[in-house]
Amino acid sequence: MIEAVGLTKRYGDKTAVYNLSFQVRPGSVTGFLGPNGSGKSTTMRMILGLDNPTSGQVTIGGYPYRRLPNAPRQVGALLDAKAVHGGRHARNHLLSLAQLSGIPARRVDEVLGVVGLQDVARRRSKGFSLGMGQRLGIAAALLGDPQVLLFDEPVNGLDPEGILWVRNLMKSLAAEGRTVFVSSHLMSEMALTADHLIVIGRGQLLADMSIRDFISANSADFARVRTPETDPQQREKLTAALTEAGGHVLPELDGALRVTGLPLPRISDLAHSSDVRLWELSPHQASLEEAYMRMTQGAVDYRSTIDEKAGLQQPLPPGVQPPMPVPGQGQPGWYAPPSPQQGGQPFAMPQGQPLPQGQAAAGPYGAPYGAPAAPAAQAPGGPNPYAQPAASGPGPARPGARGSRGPCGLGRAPQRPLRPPRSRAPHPHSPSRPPPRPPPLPT
Ligand SMILES: Nc1ncnc2c1ncn2[C@@H]1O[C@H](COP(=O)(O)OP(=O)(O)OP(=O)(O)O)[C@@H](O)[C@H]1O
Repeated sequence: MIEAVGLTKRYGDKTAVYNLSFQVRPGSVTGFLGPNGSGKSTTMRMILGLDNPTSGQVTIGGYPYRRLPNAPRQVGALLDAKAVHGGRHARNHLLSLAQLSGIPARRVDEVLGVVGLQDVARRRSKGFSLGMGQRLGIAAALLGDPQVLLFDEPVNGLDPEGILWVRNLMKSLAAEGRTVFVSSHLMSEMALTADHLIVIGRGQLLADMSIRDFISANSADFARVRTPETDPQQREKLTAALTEAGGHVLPELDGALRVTGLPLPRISDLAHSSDVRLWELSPHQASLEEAYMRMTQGAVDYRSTIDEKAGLQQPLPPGVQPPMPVPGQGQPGWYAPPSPQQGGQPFAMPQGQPLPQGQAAAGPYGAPYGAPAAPAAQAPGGPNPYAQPAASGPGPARPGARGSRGPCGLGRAPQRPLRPPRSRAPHPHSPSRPPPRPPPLPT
C-alpha cells in the first residue's frame, strides 16, 4: 500500500503539492487524475524518493522509498519513457537495470516478451517510436516483478491495440493483489481501467472514491429532448414550459435540449400540454469525462482562449478564473444542478451514514472527499496557498467505502506484505503461464 500523509512540495514560491493525504490499496487499479500542472508527477516522484517532500511523508508498505529493502524488486515505475540511454539496445538497457538490482538476465527476456518487444530487443532505443518507448518503460517497471507499480501516462503514444493491452495488463496486475497507481488524462480509458480514483487540482486532493461514486457525486442525470428542427418555435415553447415547471434547460450543440431537474414522464406531459411534438426524449448519465470536468473546472491552470467547454459552463467575464470546487457546494458556474439523490449536495455523505472512524469532517481542503483524516488541524506544510472561505455545508463525503467492488468487478484482494526478494512465486507472465498477449509491433 502507498500512503501519503500531509504531503507538501514547494519549489521556491511555487506550491506544487499541498497537504495531500491518501492511500493507494492493493488489489485494484487506482487512477490518479488532475489537470496539467496539478502535481501528479511531483507526487509520483516523491513516492519514488526522487524528490523530497517539503513537509509530510509518503510511504510504501510502511517505509519511505529510500529505506525500502531492495526497493527495485518491491516497486516498479514508469515515469518518463524517454529517460533511456538512446544508444543502448533495448535488451541492454533492461539488462543494466536488472544487474543493478540483482535480477537474473532471463527475466529481461521474459519482460521483453510480455511487452511485445522481443523482435526489436537488439535495436537501439533512440530509433523507437513513442509507443515502443512506452513498452520499454513498462518492461522496466515489470522487471523486478514488483508488488507496487506506478505508471505515469502509460498509454501515451500507444495505438488502440496497445491501449487495450495496457488496460488488461493493469487489471491483471491488480487482480493478482498488486498495488497499481496510474495517472492518465484519457478519461474514457480511465473509466475502463481504474476502479478507484484519486483526483487532485492545484496540488490538493479533490476526490478519493470509486469511479462509480465519483460520477454520481459529480454529475446529474439528464434528459435529452429534441423537437422538430423545422419549427424552432416549438423548441422555444418547450424551453419556456420546462423552465416554468422548475427544470433546468441547456441547449446542446446539435440543437437538442439537455434537461435536468424533471423526470422523463413530466417532460413528456409538459410537451404534450404545450402542444409540442418530440422527436427525442432519452435518459442520460454523465460520463467520467463530464464528471471530471465538472469537478476540476475551478482547478485548471492552462486553458485555451477559445475553449467553450462545449456549452456546459456559464460564460465568465474576460480574465476571470472559475473558483475552485467547494465540497458540499459543487462547482459554481455549471448549469447541471447537484445530483438529486445527494439531497442537493453533490459531495454529501448518504443520509444517516456516519463518517468512518478517523475521518475528519473538516472544511473544504482540510481532509477532503474521502481522504484519510489529516494528521493535524493545522496543515504541516504551512498555510494553504489556495485557501478559500469554508463551506457551510456538511462535512466531506466518502461515498465509496474501500473494499467495494469496482466497475471492473475486481474485488479488493487482502493486503499482502511486500514480498521478500528471492522467495517469489513464479511470475504470472513468465513462460510457465502465458502472459496477456501483447499486440504485434510494426517491423
Ligand atoms: N523541479 C521543479 N521546479 C519548479 N517547479 C516545478 C518543478 N517540478 C514541477 N514544478 C511545478 O509544479 C507544478 C506541478 O507539476 P507536475 O509536473 O507535478 O504536474 P502534473 O500534474 O504532473 O502535470 P501534467 O499533467 O502536465 O504532467 C507545476 O506548476 C510545475 O511547473
